[in-house]
Amino acid sequence: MSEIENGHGLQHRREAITGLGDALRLLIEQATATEAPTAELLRAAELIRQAAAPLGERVRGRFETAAADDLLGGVRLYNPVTGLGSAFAPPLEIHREGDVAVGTCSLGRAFEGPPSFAHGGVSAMLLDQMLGYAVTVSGRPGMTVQLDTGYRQPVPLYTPLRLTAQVVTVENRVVTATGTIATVDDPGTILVRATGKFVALLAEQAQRLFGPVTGSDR
Ligand SMILES: CCCCCCCCCCCC(=O)SCCNC(=O)CCNC(=O)[C@H](O)C(C)(C)COP(=O)(O)OP(=O)(O)OC[C@H]1O[C@@H](n2cnc3c(N)ncnc32)[C@H](O)[C@@H]1OP(=O)(O)O
Repeated sequence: MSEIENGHGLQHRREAITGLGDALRLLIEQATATEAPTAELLRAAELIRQAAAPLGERVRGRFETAAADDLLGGVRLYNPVTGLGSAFAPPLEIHREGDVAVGTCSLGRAFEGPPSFAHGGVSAMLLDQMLGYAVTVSGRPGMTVQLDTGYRQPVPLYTPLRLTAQVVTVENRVVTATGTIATVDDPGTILVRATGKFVALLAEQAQRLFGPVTGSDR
């Protein structure tokens, strides 16, 4: 029996994954912001390699989902935007307020583009996730086929951000959603706006793209 086949084991593993994610995010932040002596950088690199080695002893393949994930239940611990186990994720926390999805996060040094501000691609990534969430919870999940972002003002690092998203139109298989990024302190000043189109997959498309993951091709 695997170590997470009972509910307690699963919860314990998810907490451990979150703890590892927290540690990795701290590492990335410190490693990006550091001005420590060069000898410390060399020492840290060796320690990190030592820590990584046992994690690499048992890994999943490209088409295998993480044992602690629940794909259909929406639990994706390594999602690069929201995943609590992801080293890259800010992580963005998203909840619903009526028909609007509301997200909060703060971006550290690793997300820097222009000095002291977020990289434009990071803003687009956050908004893709926000729009995708709004589209999914509206009951018509799909994949992004188009994402247009308008950058009005730079997004500051180390500042609590407030993101929003909502579905605006549904035409056949195409769902259009819009979203924004602002700061928590000044939610009325929109820094970035996005409009995205999402397409619901045909059964044949879902099978072609995700059959190897869901096992429906076996
Ligand atoms: C709580 C849990 C939260 C969970 C929250 C989860 C959030 C996840 C957020 C991340 C989402 C992503 O990043 S997804 C990853 C990035 N996206 C992708 O990799 C998608 C790559 N694209 C594709 O594989 C393909 O385009 C497909 C399979 C999606 C669609 O195939 P297709 O051949 O292009 O489209 P087809 O079926 O012919 O057409 C379907 C309809 O879409 C329209 N259409 C197709 N492309 C476009 C386009 N660029 N712009 C406008 N419209 C388009 C067509 O006109 C048609 O309209 P009509 O004639 O029907 O009117």
